[in-house]
Amino acid sequence: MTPNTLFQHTDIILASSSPRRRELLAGMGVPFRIADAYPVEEVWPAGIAPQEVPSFLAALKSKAYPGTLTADQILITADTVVIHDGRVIGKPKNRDEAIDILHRLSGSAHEVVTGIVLRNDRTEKHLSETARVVFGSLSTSEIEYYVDCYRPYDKAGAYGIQEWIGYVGIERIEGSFYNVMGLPTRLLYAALTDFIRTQHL
Ligand SMILES: Cc1cn([C@H]2C[C@H](O)[C@@H](COP(=O)(O)OP(=O)(O)OP(=O)(O)O)O2)c(=O)[nH]c1=O
Repeated sequence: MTPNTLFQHTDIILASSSPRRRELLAGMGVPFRIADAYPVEEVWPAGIAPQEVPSFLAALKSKAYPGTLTADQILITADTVVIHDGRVIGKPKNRDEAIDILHRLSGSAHEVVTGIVLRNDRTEKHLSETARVVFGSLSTSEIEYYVDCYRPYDKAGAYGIQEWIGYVGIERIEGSFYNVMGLPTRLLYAALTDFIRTQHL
C-alpha cells in the first residue's frame, strides 16, 4: 500500500520538538500533525541496560502527552541516544562537554539507538533500532570548529550526522543513516502499516 491510501483514515500525531523527526516523517510520505512535546526529565532507572534507555524515554514522552487518544489516532514519540564504551551519552550541557564527548568518539565506534512508542487508546507498541557509527580521528581544531559553528547542544552525542562533521568525520556506518538522525524510517513505516492493519484503522 502507498502512503496516500494507507494513512487516509488515521490521525497521526508526532509529539516531538525535533525538526529532524518532522523532516524524516514528512520524507516518509506520512501525513501527520505536530503536538508540542511535553518536556520530561531524561533520567532512567539505574538497573536498565543502555540499549533499553531510548525505549524507556520514548515511553515517558508518550505518557507525558496531555491529550486523550481515540481509536483512529496514533501518537508517535521517540528518543535517540549514543552508546559509547557501554555508557549512554545524551545531549551535551555546554561547550566543554560537547568538545569532551567528540574527543571520546573520535577514532572509535559507537552505537546510536532510537526507541519509538506508537500508541492509541487501546494499545502501545515499542520499537528500537541500532546503528553503528565509526568516526575517523578528529583533531582538536576540527572538533572546536564544529562545536562553535554548529552548536550541537540539541543532539545526542554532540553531533549531527547530517552536518559538516558527518560529511568529513564519519568513516562508516552500519545500519540506517536516518536512524542516527532521529527515526529508523523503514522500521517505523512497517510498524505504522502493521498498527493500522491490526487496529483496523
Ligand atoms: C546522533 C544524532 C542525533 N541527532 C538528534 C536527533 C534528536 O533530535 C536528538 C536527540 O535528542 P532526543 O532527546 O532523542 O530528541 P529531542 O529532544 O531532539 O526531540 P523530542 O521532542 O522528540 O524529544 O539528536 C541528530 O540530529 N543527528 C545525529 O547524528
